Amino acid sequence: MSPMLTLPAPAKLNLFLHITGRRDDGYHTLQTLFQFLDFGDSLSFQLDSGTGVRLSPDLPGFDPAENLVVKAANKLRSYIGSPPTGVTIHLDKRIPMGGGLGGGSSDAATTLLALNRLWGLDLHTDELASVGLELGADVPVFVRGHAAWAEGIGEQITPASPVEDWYLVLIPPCTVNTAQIFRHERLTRNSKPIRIAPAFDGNHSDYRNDCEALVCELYPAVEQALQWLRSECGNARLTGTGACIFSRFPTESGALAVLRNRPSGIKGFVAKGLNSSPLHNRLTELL
Ligand SMILES: C[C@](O)(CO)[C@H](O)COP(=O)(O)OP(=O)(O)OC[C@H]1O[C@@H](n2ccc(N)nc2=O)[C@H](O)[C@@H]1O
Ligand SMILES: Nc1ncnc2c1ncn2[C@@H]1O[C@H](COP(=O)(O)OP(=O)(O)OP(=O)(O)O)[C@@H](O)[C@H]1O
Repeated sequence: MSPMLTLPAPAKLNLFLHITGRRDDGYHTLQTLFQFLDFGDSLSFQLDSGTGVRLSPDLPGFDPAENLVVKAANKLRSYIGSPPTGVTIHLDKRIPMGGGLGGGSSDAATTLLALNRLWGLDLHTDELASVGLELGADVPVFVRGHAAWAEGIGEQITPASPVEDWYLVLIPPCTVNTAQIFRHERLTRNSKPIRIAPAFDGNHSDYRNDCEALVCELYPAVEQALQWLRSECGNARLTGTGACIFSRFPTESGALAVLRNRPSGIKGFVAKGLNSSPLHNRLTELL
């Protein structure tokens, strides 16, 4: 048996998200600032003598073939032509699905980097990012592993260093379908492009999430949670297309105090913002 490699797949926040247009292929141009969280999934990889990709456990109500972990492994197998071995993958899922925290995209990126290492492929990060982009707009930022400004459809990435504050993340009891939000006629798509400033961290009322108004209209649970969080601490924002919302704090204890006070029926957690991905830190330690 080959040794098992266990790696993190961190969640992300969109500290803001402006939608600046829509391309002919339906994808939207946007400007966003990504930061990782010290909270996420964990994946274990073990090479085996077979040829296929096996994933456990099954996610309830979800077709395993549609899991981005399996899709990422298969995409890499076809990219390199002849996979050297089979692989068995265990996914410890903690990031809520459909929450705007990028869990599926992060799982896919961790899979690409793990198999690049285990199969001894030595593919460059640029190559892995372009393989990842075919799986989802958010995958490249997880492959590159640094907090970043993203433009284009999310694939044009510039490293950024926002303040590594603490975040309270609330998980309203609903899941939001990203494609439904992007295709909705009432989504606003006309934010004026802003200039990237290296020191900027999105912590300003001029910056917002353009999906927020529509998501609140379609998902009252998100609107209620946002209203509550704003009444408690002023700042609160949607991440991605939701459903999760977050608020930033200079200290962990400040965030935990608000978490303890949350309305019943809403889950949540407190995590630190990270500009360097724990996945990349772990891979460097293992070198
Ligand atoms: C909103 C963000 O979460 C911001 O981080 C991402 O841009 C969404 O990334 P994602 O979940 O990886 O999304 P994808 O799986 O690539 O796309 C899901 C669906 O969202 C729409 N979509 C996504 C990204 C984008 N820039 N424009 C779009 O219109 C497309 O209809 C697509 O079919
Ligand atoms: N391993 C996985 N973990 C989570 N979702 C997955 C996974 N594999 C496939 N998916 C599918 O991908 C969709 C998007 O997953 P992901 O967690 O990346 O997005 P999200 O949390 O909605 O964030 P965003 O709004 O930023 O796209 C899920 O709703 C689910 O249908």
